[in-house]
Amino acid sequence: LLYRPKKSDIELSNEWPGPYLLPYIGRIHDLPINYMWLKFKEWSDMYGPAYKTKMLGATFIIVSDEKIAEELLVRRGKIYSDRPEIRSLFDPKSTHGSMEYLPLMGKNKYWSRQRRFTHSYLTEATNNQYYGVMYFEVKRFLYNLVKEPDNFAFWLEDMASKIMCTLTWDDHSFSAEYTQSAWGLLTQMSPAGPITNLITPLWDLPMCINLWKRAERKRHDIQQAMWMKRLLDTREKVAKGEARASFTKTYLKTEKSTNLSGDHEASSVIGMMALVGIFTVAGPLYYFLLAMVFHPEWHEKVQKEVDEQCGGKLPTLDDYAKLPILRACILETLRWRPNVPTGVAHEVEADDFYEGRFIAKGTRILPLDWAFMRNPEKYPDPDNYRPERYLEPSWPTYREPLTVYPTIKGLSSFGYGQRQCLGQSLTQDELLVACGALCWAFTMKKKTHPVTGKPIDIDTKKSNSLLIVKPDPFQMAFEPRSAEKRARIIEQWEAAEKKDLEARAAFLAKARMRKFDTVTLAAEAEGPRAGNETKISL
Ligand code: HEM
Repeated sequence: LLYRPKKSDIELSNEWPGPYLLPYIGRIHDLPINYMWLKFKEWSDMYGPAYKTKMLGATFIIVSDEKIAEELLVRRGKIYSDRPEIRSLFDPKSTHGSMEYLPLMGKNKYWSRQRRFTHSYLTEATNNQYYGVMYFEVKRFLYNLVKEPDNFAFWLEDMASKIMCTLTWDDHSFSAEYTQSAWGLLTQMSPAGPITNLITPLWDLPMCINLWKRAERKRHDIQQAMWMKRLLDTREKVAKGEARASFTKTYLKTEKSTNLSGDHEASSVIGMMALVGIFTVAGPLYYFLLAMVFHPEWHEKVQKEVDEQCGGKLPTLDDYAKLPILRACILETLRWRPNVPTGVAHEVEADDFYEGRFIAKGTRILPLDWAFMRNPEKYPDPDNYRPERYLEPSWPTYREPLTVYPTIKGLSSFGYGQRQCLGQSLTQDELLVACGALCWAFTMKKKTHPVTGKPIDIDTKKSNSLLIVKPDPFQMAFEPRSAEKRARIIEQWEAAEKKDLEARAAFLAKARMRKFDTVTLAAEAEGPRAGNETKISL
């Protein structure tokens, strides 16, 4: 913590603007739990691009100007990269060595080694195009949409979950359960989750009357047991030579040379890697569906681009450079309906000053993504879906070459500095493959009411208010673009599934053969023993 505020800054010291604050409770009484980001934005329109507010003793600086966020969270990152304590989790910052939730950890040694670990595993996966897992799961997704379109929300989340479960454990059979587990943690850590995150003193009630703590103990223990079981099962498979490639297998093969402290930490960091990749990607996918339904002109443009550029096939990551319209529509989806609209808070580790205003150690800096995305100078006509802002030189966000831009990487939604999101490439790649495939396969539109014959309306502004948001349940239609397309969706999934099953069976047979050979060779080397025939159990 060598950072020192400039003397001139200290001398200029004056008060922060912000809403009137009541003693202790600050401004909790009129901050709505739902759509909290809208209230924060309303205040930023009144009090300016950086203002102070308080909630039950915690001080917040709400930042709605990207330049200020960069100055504090990037350039002064050395003292602005800690995390606030989330009340309704046990040791969320890992101050006491729990080592469980990387994104929530304080700036300590566990965070530092787990961040490096996660970064290296995700980069390796990106460099290997996720070992084909995304292509495989996207084919299943399209197939499920043909067979059971009304259940699209489940299929969408399940695709995101299956991709992460396969990458992590080479086992997608428990993807639905894992989605639930991710939802449990997301709810628990969100201000709109348990009341103990807002009325924090309730968390300290004695255990015998503390329903919240007891519920969290149960949730926590189930999740931990699940992570541990995955690790132990994979270890057993590795020992038998029966584990195919996965993050967990890679870890187990190298565990002696890592600086993780053992099974508890390893199973947690690996489990979290899988968990954070579900709702973060599912959110923008939902909103992409809505964007296409409400903007058929862009839907058609993407369909045309995919048809022309991908030779009639499903888009792959190799097609990236040829698909600027698809990328513009994805990026604009993230801007139009940001899925972490409040942003993620950083906590300040030492007293500081910004433009003469004092920032005390322990202050939480909230980079309000909703406000960044509604900045009319950077994003003219901010409330509307306008992908052309990345494709036409007259817009401030236009950037060349179009083989590289638009890209979602570096978007303010991914946070700042030392805590910046580690899943940017994975998100970009999964959205490109999945959104491209959806446009290749379907015309997406509003559903028609079976009785009135009128289109069923959707309110795209309605969502939950958790830290990572998704739209409220809605109905829509997925119409295969032709009978031929429909047949291809079915064929390509059936072929992919057959190939996968065969590959798994062949791998297992080979593994067992290897084991057979090893045991036979060992037995032969020892020579026959009287009364003891070599028994090999397969
Ligand atoms: C649209 C998709 C996503 C968005 C908007 C998003 C957003 C964020 C944000 C705002 C943060 C906190 C940054 C900060 O504190 O400044 C974060 C952290 C993180 N994200 Fe993402 N994320 C997304 C997808 C993913 C995916 C797919 C993964 C991995 C599979 C991932 C892994 C992480 C990790 C590990 C951290 C913790 C970094 C740390 O605390 O050092 N994210 N993300």
